[in-house]
Amino acid sequence: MPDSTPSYFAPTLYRWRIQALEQALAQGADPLGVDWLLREVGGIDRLQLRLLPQASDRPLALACTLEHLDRLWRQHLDHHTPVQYLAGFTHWWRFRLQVSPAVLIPRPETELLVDWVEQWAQQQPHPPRGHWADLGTGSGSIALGLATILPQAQIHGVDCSAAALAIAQSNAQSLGLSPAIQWHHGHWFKPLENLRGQLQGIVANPPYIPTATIATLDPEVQHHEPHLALDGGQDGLDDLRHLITTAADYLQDAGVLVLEMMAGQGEAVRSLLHQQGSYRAIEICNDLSGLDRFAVAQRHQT
Ligand SMILES: C[S@@+](CC[C@H](N)C(=O)[O-])C[C@H]1O[C@@H](n2cnc3c(N)ncnc32)[C@H](O)[C@@H]1O
Repeated sequence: MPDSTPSYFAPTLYRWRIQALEQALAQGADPLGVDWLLREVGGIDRLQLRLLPQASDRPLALACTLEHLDRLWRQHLDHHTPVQYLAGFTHWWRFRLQVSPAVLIPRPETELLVDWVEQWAQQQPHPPRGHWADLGTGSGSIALGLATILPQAQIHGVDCSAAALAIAQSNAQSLGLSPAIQWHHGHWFKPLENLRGQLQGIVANPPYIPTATIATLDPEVQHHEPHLALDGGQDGLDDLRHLITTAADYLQDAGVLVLEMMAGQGEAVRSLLHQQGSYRAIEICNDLSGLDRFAVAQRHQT
Protein backbone atom coordinates (compact mmCIF):
# COMPACT_ATOMS: atom_id res chain seq x y z
CA MET A 1 0.00 0.00 0.00
CA PRO A 2 1.21 3.54 -0.69
CA ASP A 3 2.76 5.14 2.44
CA SER A 4 1.57 8.70 1.65
CA THR A 5 0.85 10.98 -1.30
CA PRO A 6 4.00 13.08 -1.64
CA SER A 7 5.42 15.35 -4.35
CA TYR A 8 8.63 14.81 -6.30
CA PHE A 9 10.64 17.08 -8.54
CA ALA A 10 10.32 16.09 -12.20
CA PRO A 11 14.07 15.33 -12.59
CA THR A 12 13.86 12.84 -9.68
CA LEU A 13 10.97 11.00 -11.37
CA TYR A 14 12.74 11.17 -14.73
CA ARG A 15 15.92 9.66 -13.27
CA TRP A 16 13.90 6.85 -11.66
CA ARG A 17 12.14 6.17 -14.97
CA ILE A 18 15.41 6.01 -16.95
CA GLN A 19 17.00 3.75 -14.35
CA ALA A 20 13.94 1.46 -14.37
CA LEU A 21 13.98 1.29 -18.19
CA GLU A 22 17.70 0.41 -18.16
CA GLN A 23 17.03 -2.36 -15.60
CA ALA A 24 14.24 -3.73 -17.80
CA LEU A 25 16.51 -3.82 -20.85
CA ALA A 26 19.35 -5.43 -18.88
CA GLN A 27 17.04 -8.14 -17.49
CA GLY A 28 15.05 -8.73 -20.69
CA ALA A 29 11.81 -7.54 -18.99
CA ASP A 30 8.98 -5.64 -20.66
CA PRO A 31 9.89 -1.92 -20.39
CA LEU A 32 6.28 -0.80 -20.98
CA GLY A 33 5.54 -1.68 -17.37
CA VAL A 34 7.55 1.33 -16.13
CA ASP A 35 5.23 3.89 -17.68
CA TRP A 36 2.17 1.79 -16.78
CA LEU A 37 3.18 1.96 -13.09
CA LEU A 38 3.94 5.70 -13.26
CA ARG A 39 0.57 6.37 -14.89
CA GLU A 40 -1.80 3.91 -13.29
CA VAL A 41 -0.34 3.62 -9.78
CA GLY A 42 1.60 6.91 -9.58
CA GLY A 43 -1.20 8.94 -11.14
CA ILE A 44 1.10 10.79 -13.60
CA ASP A 45 -0.86 11.48 -16.76
CA ARG A 46 0.42 10.80 -20.29
CA LEU A 47 1.26 14.45 -20.97
CA GLN A 48 3.17 14.86 -17.70
CA LEU A 49 5.05 11.67 -18.55
CA ARG A 50 5.93 12.97 -21.99
CA LEU A 51 7.09 16.30 -20.64
CA LEU A 52 9.11 14.75 -17.80
CA PRO A 53 12.50 15.23 -19.54
CA GLN A 54 11.85 18.95 -20.12
CA ALA A 55 10.03 19.71 -16.86
CA SER A 56 11.79 22.15 -14.60
CA ASP A 57 12.28 21.83 -10.88
CA ARG A 58 8.53 21.97 -10.36
CA PRO A 59 7.10 19.46 -7.87
CA LEU A 60 4.72 16.83 -9.24
CA ALA A 61 2.23 15.07 -6.93
CA LEU A 62 2.39 11.25 -6.97
CA ALA A 63 -0.47 9.09 -5.75
CA CYS A 64 2.06 6.95 -3.83
CA THR A 65 5.68 7.15 -2.77
CA LEU A 66 8.45 6.51 -5.26
CA GLU A 67 9.63 3.78 -2.88
CA HIS A 68 6.28 2.02 -3.35
CA LEU A 69 6.60 2.21 -7.16
CA ASP A 70 10.19 0.96 -6.88
CA ARG A 71 9.09 -2.03 -4.72
CA LEU A 72 6.47 -2.98 -7.34
CA TRP A 73 8.96 -2.55 -10.17
CA ARG A 74 11.52 -4.81 -8.43
CA GLN A 75 8.88 -7.50 -7.92
CA HIS A 76 8.07 -7.25 -11.62
CA LEU A 77 11.75 -7.51 -12.58
CA ASP A 78 12.66 -10.27 -10.12
CA HIS A 79 9.61 -12.50 -10.62
CA HIS A 80 8.10 -11.34 -13.96
CA THR A 81 4.83 -10.68 -12.12
CA PRO A 82 2.56 -8.68 -14.45
CA VAL A 83 2.25 -5.09 -13.22
CA GLN A 84 -1.56 -5.43 -13.33
CA TYR A 85 -1.43 -8.25 -10.74
CA LEU A 86 0.94 -6.17 -8.59
CA ALA A 87 -1.38 -3.17 -8.74
CA GLY A 88 -4.52 -5.36 -8.46
CA PHE A 89 -6.35 -3.76 -11.38
CA THR A 90 -6.31 -3.06 -15.10
CA HIS A 91 -8.18 -0.87 -17.52
CA TRP A 92 -10.26 -2.69 -20.12
CA TRP A 93 -12.94 -1.32 -22.49
CA ARG A 94 -14.79 1.34 -20.43
CA PHE A 95 -13.91 -0.20 -17.06
CA ARG A 96 -11.32 -0.27 -14.34
CA LEU A 97 -11.35 -3.94 -13.34
CA GLN A 98 -9.96 -5.72 -10.32
CA VAL A 99 -7.63 -8.56 -11.33
CA SER A 100 -5.68 -11.22 -9.42
CA PRO A 101 -3.68 -14.28 -10.48
CA ALA A 102 -7.02 -16.17 -10.40
CA VAL A 103 -8.05 -14.45 -13.63
CA LEU A 104 -6.59 -13.75 -17.04
CA ILE A 105 -5.70 -10.06 -17.45
CA PRO A 106 -8.31 -9.00 -20.02
CA ARG A 107 -6.70 -8.06 -23.35
CA PRO A 108 -7.53 -5.14 -25.65
CA GLU A 109 -8.47 -7.42 -28.59
CA THR A 110 -11.29 -8.92 -26.51
CA GLU A 111 -12.90 -5.46 -26.47
CA LEU A 112 -13.68 -6.08 -30.16
CA LEU A 113 -16.12 -8.86 -29.24
CA VAL A 114 -18.13 -6.45 -27.10
CA ASP A 115 -17.91 -3.77 -29.81
CA TRP A 116 -19.24 -6.29 -32.35
CA VAL A 117 -22.25 -7.07 -30.12
CA GLU A 118 -22.86 -3.34 -29.64
CA GLN A 119 -23.00 -2.83 -33.42
CA TRP A 120 -25.25 -5.88 -33.80
CA ALA A 121 -27.61 -4.49 -31.12
CA GLN A 122 -27.77 -1.12 -32.87
CA GLN A 123 -29.04 -2.89 -36.01
CA GLN A 124 -31.93 -4.62 -34.20
CA PRO A 125 -35.42 -3.13 -34.47
CA HIS A 126 -35.87 -3.25 -30.65
CA PRO A 127 -33.40 -3.25 -27.75
CA PRO A 128 -32.43 -6.92 -27.18
CA ARG A 129 -34.20 -8.40 -24.15
CA GLY A 130 -33.06 -12.01 -24.33
CA HIS A 131 -30.60 -14.17 -22.41
CA TRP A 132 -26.89 -13.70 -23.18
CA ALA A 133 -24.03 -15.86 -21.91
CA ASP A 134 -20.36 -15.03 -21.39
CA LEU A 135 -18.75 -18.46 -21.16
CA GLY A 136 -15.41 -18.49 -19.30
CA THR A 137 -16.01 -15.07 -17.80
CA GLY A 138 -12.75 -14.72 -15.80
CA SER A 139 -12.70 -11.19 -14.37
CA GLY A 140 -16.25 -10.76 -15.73
CA SER A 141 -15.04 -8.38 -18.44
CA ILE A 142 -17.24 -9.53 -21.33
CA ALA A 143 -20.34 -10.06 -19.13
CA LEU A 144 -19.90 -6.53 -17.74
CA GLY A 145 -19.56 -5.14 -21.27
CA LEU A 146 -22.72 -7.01 -22.34
CA ALA A 147 -24.63 -5.71 -19.30
CA THR A 148 -23.63 -2.16 -20.29
CA ILE A 149 -24.62 -2.33 -23.96
CA LEU A 150 -27.67 -4.60 -23.53
CA PRO A 151 -29.36 -3.00 -20.53
CA GLN A 152 -32.62 -4.86 -21.09
CA ALA A 153 -31.06 -8.30 -21.55
CA GLN A 154 -30.38 -10.90 -18.87
CA ILE A 155 -26.65 -11.66 -18.77
CA HIS A 156 -25.13 -14.95 -17.52
CA GLY A 157 -21.44 -15.21 -16.63
CA VAL A 158 -20.09 -18.77 -16.35
CA ASP A 159 -16.72 -20.01 -15.14
CA CYS A 160 -15.44 -23.28 -13.71
CA SER A 161 -13.11 -21.34 -11.38
CA ALA A 162 -14.81 -20.22 -8.16
CA ALA A 163 -11.92 -17.83 -7.49
CA ALA A 164 -12.44 -16.15 -10.88
CA LEU A 165 -16.18 -15.83 -10.26
CA ALA A 166 -15.49 -14.09 -6.93
CA ILE A 167 -13.44 -11.44 -8.79
CA ALA A 168 -16.14 -11.12 -11.49
CA GLN A 169 -18.82 -10.59 -8.84
CA SER A 170 -16.73 -8.00 -7.06
CA ASN A 171 -16.19 -6.13 -10.37
CA ALA A 172 -19.94 -6.18 -11.05
CA GLN A 173 -20.59 -4.76 -7.61
CA SER A 174 -18.01 -1.94 -8.01
CA LEU A 175 -19.51 -1.00 -11.38
CA GLY A 176 -23.11 -1.14 -10.15
CA LEU A 177 -23.91 -3.90 -12.69
CA SER A 178 -24.75 -6.74 -10.27
CA PRO A 179 -28.52 -6.73 -10.86
CA ALA A 180 -28.06 -7.37 -14.60
CA ILE A 181 -25.83 -10.45 -14.29
CA GLN A 182 -26.30 -13.95 -12.92
CA TRP A 183 -23.08 -15.78 -12.14
CA HIS A 184 -22.84 -19.55 -12.59
CA HIS A 185 -20.12 -21.92 -11.41
CA GLY A 186 -19.52 -24.88 -13.70
CA HIS A 187 -18.35 -26.40 -16.95
CA TRP A 188 -19.29 -24.32 -20.03
CA PHE A 189 -23.04 -24.88 -20.74
CA LYS A 190 -23.70 -27.20 -17.78
CA PRO A 191 -25.04 -24.50 -15.42
CA LEU A 192 -27.30 -23.15 -18.20
CA GLU A 193 -29.16 -26.38 -18.99
CA ASN A 194 -32.51 -24.75 -18.24
CA LEU A 195 -31.79 -22.18 -21.00
CA ARG A 196 -31.38 -24.73 -23.82
CA GLY A 197 -32.70 -23.17 -27.05
CA GLN A 198 -33.27 -19.81 -25.35
CA LEU A 199 -30.01 -17.85 -25.60
CA GLN A 200 -30.11 -14.83 -27.86
CA GLY A 201 -26.33 -14.59 -27.82
CA ILE A 202 -23.25 -16.46 -26.65
CA VAL A 203 -19.89 -14.72 -26.34
CA ALA A 204 -16.75 -16.54 -25.27
CA ASN A 205 -13.02 -16.03 -25.08
CA PRO A 206 -12.06 -19.63 -24.24
CA PRO A 207 -8.58 -21.06 -23.69
CA TYR A 208 -7.13 -21.53 -27.19
CA ILE A 209 -3.36 -21.84 -26.87
CA PRO A 210 -1.91 -25.22 -27.91
CA THR A 211 -0.50 -26.94 -24.79
CA ALA A 212 3.07 -27.11 -26.16
CA THR A 213 3.04 -23.38 -27.01
CA ILE A 214 2.47 -22.36 -23.39
CA ALA A 215 6.14 -23.05 -22.54
CA THR A 216 7.16 -20.52 -25.22
CA LEU A 217 5.02 -17.63 -23.92
CA ASP A 218 6.48 -14.62 -22.11
CA PRO A 219 7.30 -15.49 -18.48
CA GLU A 220 4.69 -12.96 -17.29
CA VAL A 221 2.00 -15.06 -18.98
CA GLN A 222 3.52 -18.54 -18.66
CA HIS A 223 4.35 -18.34 -14.95
CA HIS A 224 1.59 -16.07 -13.64
CA GLU A 225 -1.63 -16.23 -15.63
CA PRO A 226 -3.90 -19.24 -14.90
CA HIS A 227 -3.21 -22.14 -17.28
CA LEU A 228 -6.91 -22.95 -17.00
CA ALA A 229 -7.47 -19.73 -18.94
CA LEU A 230 -4.80 -20.47 -21.57
CA ASP A 231 -4.52 -24.16 -22.37
CA GLY A 232 -6.72 -25.20 -25.29
CA GLY A 233 -5.32 -28.75 -25.61
CA GLN A 234 -3.04 -30.26 -28.24
CA ASP A 235 -4.13 -28.06 -31.17
CA GLY A 236 -5.59 -25.27 -29.03
CA LEU A 237 -9.08 -25.97 -30.35
CA ASP A 238 -10.50 -28.33 -27.68
CA ASP A 239 -12.74 -25.71 -26.05
CA LEU A 240 -13.63 -23.91 -29.30
CA ARG A 241 -14.70 -27.29 -30.74
CA HIS A 242 -16.90 -28.00 -27.72
CA LEU A 243 -18.42 -24.51 -27.73
CA ILE A 244 -19.17 -24.56 -31.47
CA THR A 245 -20.74 -28.03 -31.26
CA THR A 246 -22.85 -27.32 -28.18
CA ALA A 247 -23.81 -23.66 -28.69
CA ALA A 248 -26.25 -24.64 -31.46
CA ASP A 249 -28.42 -26.47 -28.86
CA TYR A 250 -28.48 -23.43 -26.59
CA LEU A 251 -29.06 -20.62 -29.09
CA GLN A 252 -32.55 -19.61 -30.06
CA ASP A 253 -33.34 -19.32 -33.78
CA ALA A 254 -31.12 -16.58 -35.30
CA GLY A 255 -29.17 -16.32 -32.04
CA VAL A 256 -25.55 -15.19 -32.42
CA LEU A 257 -22.28 -16.84 -31.44
CA VAL A 258 -19.17 -14.66 -30.98
CA LEU A 259 -15.88 -16.45 -30.27
CA GLU A 260 -12.33 -15.23 -29.74
CA MET A 261 -9.48 -17.38 -31.06
CA MET A 262 -5.74 -17.28 -31.58
CA ALA A 263 -4.38 -15.58 -34.71
CA GLY A 264 -4.00 -18.31 -37.34
CA GLN A 265 -6.95 -20.41 -36.13
CA GLY A 266 -9.43 -18.62 -38.45
CA GLU A 267 -9.70 -21.28 -41.15
CA ALA A 268 -9.95 -24.13 -38.63
CA VAL A 269 -12.69 -22.30 -36.74
CA ARG A 270 -14.52 -21.47 -39.97
CA SER A 271 -14.59 -25.15 -40.97
CA LEU A 272 -15.72 -26.23 -37.47
CA LEU A 273 -18.63 -23.78 -37.77
CA HIS A 274 -19.51 -25.04 -41.29
CA GLN A 275 -19.18 -28.72 -40.30
CA GLN A 276 -21.53 -28.24 -37.36
CA GLY A 277 -24.28 -27.53 -39.87
CA SER A 278 -26.44 -25.26 -37.67
CA TYR A 279 -24.88 -21.90 -38.48
CA ARG A 280 -25.19 -19.31 -41.22
CA ALA A 281 -23.59 -15.88 -41.75
CA ILE A 282 -20.22 -17.28 -40.65
CA GLU A 283 -17.53 -14.62 -40.56
CA ILE A 284 -13.92 -14.60 -39.45
CA CYS A 285 -13.04 -11.11 -38.21
CA ASN A 286 -9.67 -9.41 -37.92
CA ASP A 287 -8.32 -7.30 -35.07
CA LEU A 288 -6.89 -3.84 -35.70
CA SER A 289 -3.56 -5.39 -36.78
CA GLY A 290 -5.31 -7.45 -39.46
CA LEU A 291 -4.98 -10.76 -37.58
CA ASP A 292 -7.86 -13.28 -37.56
CA ARG A 293 -8.95 -13.05 -33.91
CA PHE A 294 -12.66 -13.73 -33.67
CA ALA A 295 -15.49 -15.55 -35.37
CA VAL A 296 -19.18 -14.77 -35.53
CA ALA A 297 -22.08 -16.92 -36.71
CA GLN A 298 -25.84 -17.00 -36.50
CA ARG A 299 -27.91 -20.05 -35.69
CA HIS A 300 -30.09 -21.16 -38.62
CA GLN A 301 -33.78 -20.51 -38.24
CA THR A 302 -35.66 -23.80 -38.06
C1 LIG B 1 -9.06 -16.89 -21.86
S1 LIG B 1 -9.87 -16.76 -20.29
C2 LIG B 1 -11.06 -15.47 -20.64
C3 LIG B 1 -11.43 -14.65 -19.45
C4 LIG B 1 -12.31 -13.44 -19.80
N1 LIG B 1 -13.53 -13.82 -20.48
C5 LIG B 1 -11.53 -12.47 -20.69
O1 LIG B 1 -11.81 -12.38 -21.87
O2 LIG B 1 -10.63 -11.79 -20.17
C6 LIG B 1 -10.81 -18.25 -20.30
C7 LIG B 1 -11.69 -18.48 -19.06
O3 LIG B 1 -12.37 -19.73 -19.24
C8 LIG B 1 -12.45 -20.38 -17.99
N2 LIG B 1 -12.63 -21.81 -18.26
C9 LIG B 1 -11.69 -22.70 -18.66
N3 LIG B 1 -12.23 -23.93 -18.79
C10 LIG B 1 -13.56 -23.79 -18.49
C11 LIG B 1 -14.65 -24.70 -18.44
N4 LIG B 1 -14.50 -26.00 -18.74
N5 LIG B 1 -15.86 -24.23 -18.09
C12 LIG B 1 -16.03 -22.91 -17.78
N6 LIG B 1 -15.04 -22.01 -17.79
C13 LIG B 1 -13.81 -22.45 -18.14
C14 LIG B 1 -11.16 -20.03 -17.29
O4 LIG B 1 -11.28 -20.19 -15.89
C15 LIG B 1 -10.97 -18.58 -17.73
O5 LIG B 1 -11.54 -17.69 -16.80
